Amino acid sequence: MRKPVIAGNWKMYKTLAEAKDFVEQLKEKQVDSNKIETVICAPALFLNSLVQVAKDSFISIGAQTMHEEKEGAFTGEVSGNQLQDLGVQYVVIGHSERRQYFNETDESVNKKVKAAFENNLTPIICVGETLEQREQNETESIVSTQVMAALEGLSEENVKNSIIAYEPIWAIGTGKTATADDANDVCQAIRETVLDGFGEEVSSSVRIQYGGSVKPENIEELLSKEHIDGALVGGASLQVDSFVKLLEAGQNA
Ligand SMILES: O=C(CO)COP(=O)(O)O
Repeated sequence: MRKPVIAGNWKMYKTLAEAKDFVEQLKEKQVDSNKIETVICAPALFLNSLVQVAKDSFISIGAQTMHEEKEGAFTGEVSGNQLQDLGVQYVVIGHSERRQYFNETDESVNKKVKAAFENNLTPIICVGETLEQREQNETESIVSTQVMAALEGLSEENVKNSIIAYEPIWAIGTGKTATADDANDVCQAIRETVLDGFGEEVSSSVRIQYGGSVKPENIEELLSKEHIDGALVGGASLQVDSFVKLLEAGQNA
């Protein structure tokens, strides 16, 4: 049985005071960490404070990206070593916005995933197709290629402990969601890709999230599908009320 994981990706939203207030409020809610894993991926600036606020609660803190090197002359970057040192536990890698605006490639994603594991961080590896690619019926081949590239050279144990987020680019922040069946089909294709590369035990353990306009109204149906083990959520993770509704749906899935 795979435990669902709901991760909020706050992107470049909130001030520090708002971020702390959110986590203070969230931690008072009744959420059973045996049934659901809860992650907040916040701007790097807030991570130190949020780790403190979330201490001894069901909430884990994640970063939204990291550099693959441990240290060095990389102005403006943050390393996995630095994240681990703060008590950060997860890191989003290869989000489509990073691929689109910050030149991340399948190759750099692979390096970052390896660096994440070297620093005891759980990577949330993002893959997904553009609308054009979907219209050309290329979704499964694009996504499988991204998955294999991201996982290349990883041990079975590390692949098992990875989280893969399927986020169709056309569904991000647009209000358009893939139908639950379509999302499930692509998540199944991802699991089959992992099966081919790493075998049955790994593929049945790895968790695969859906992301792209997830909200309280559609989460239950998405999570009812066999291959969808959680959600990576932008807009609906910014308000405590809507985020809690997602967690409740996850607990009951
Ligand atoms: O990019 C996303 C999460 O990483 C999805 O964002 P939205 O939930 O706002 O569509």
